[in-house]
Amino acid sequence: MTTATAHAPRRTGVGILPVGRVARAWARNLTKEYGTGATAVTALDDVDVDLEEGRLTAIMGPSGSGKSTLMHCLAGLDRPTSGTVVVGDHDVTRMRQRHLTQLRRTGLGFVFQSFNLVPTLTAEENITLPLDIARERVDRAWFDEVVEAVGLRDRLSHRPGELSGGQQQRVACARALVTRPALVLADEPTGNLDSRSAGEVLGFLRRSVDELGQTVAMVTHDPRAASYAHRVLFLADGRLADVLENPTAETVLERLGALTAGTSPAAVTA
Ligand SMILES: Nc1ncnc2c1ncn2[C@@H]1O[C@H](COP(=O)(O)OP(=O)(O)OP(=O)(O)O)[C@@H](O)[C@H]1O
Repeated sequence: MTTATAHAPRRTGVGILPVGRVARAWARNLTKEYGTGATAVTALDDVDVDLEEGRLTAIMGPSGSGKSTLMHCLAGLDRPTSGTVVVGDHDVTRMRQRHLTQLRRTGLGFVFQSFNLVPTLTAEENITLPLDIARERVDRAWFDEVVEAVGLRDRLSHRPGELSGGQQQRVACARALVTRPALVLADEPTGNLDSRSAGEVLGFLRRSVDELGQTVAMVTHDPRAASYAHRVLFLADGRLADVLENPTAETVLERLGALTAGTSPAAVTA
């Protein structure tokens, strides 16, 4: 089976990985316009990005810069106006609805700000829910590995109401990983958490990459959260404005400051 990068046109844009590094998901010439005529909004404007395999990528940028739109296009929840999105071996932009639904069930994992757990199910039942819906068998060895990494072994029989916010979000992370998806998409995963719980969740997301080999993309406004990533993509006005490797909270803050002051490198599309 060919890998995603084998299809991707190799260009030199700032969001595109150098030769030798493999993308698990990628977008090329991604443009999304909402509305028409005088009220039209270009939410994404010719964006090229690679999400590196087995790495945690943070996506940052000012409000309205296109972060959610990029996540929605990657998940096939939004159809781009033009351009291509590939996740694993699937061309999301050309998939039929039925296959997209299937991909979202088992090929993608989602973590949201608001946890989105089913209150009547135990932690274990919430974690295995994507497999139950897809009528797939639970791989007990993988389940155990994920539960161990997320530190929830002694909480599996608890319902969400009996868990702290941080524990609930760790259940949501385990649920996102249980199908071994090609890509985990996390949208402000620590937005509702105190800093200690946020640290636990981010530590787990990073471990899921380093120890379990997952590929994770995370939208965040928080430079400290972004510092857990291997690579940060900065969007501004719907364009990919900058990329930072091996970020620290300080270097992320600097780049964000430069972006809002309009002194960042010019938006790069190729
Ligand atoms: N369904 C929609 N209809 C019209 N315009 C939209 C729609 N969704 C997003 N937009 C516009 O597209 C642009 C990008 O929005 P998007 O939500 O992707 O930004 P964001 O970076 O995620 O913002 P935030 O950090 O505030 O969540 C904004 O100008 C927004 O108003």
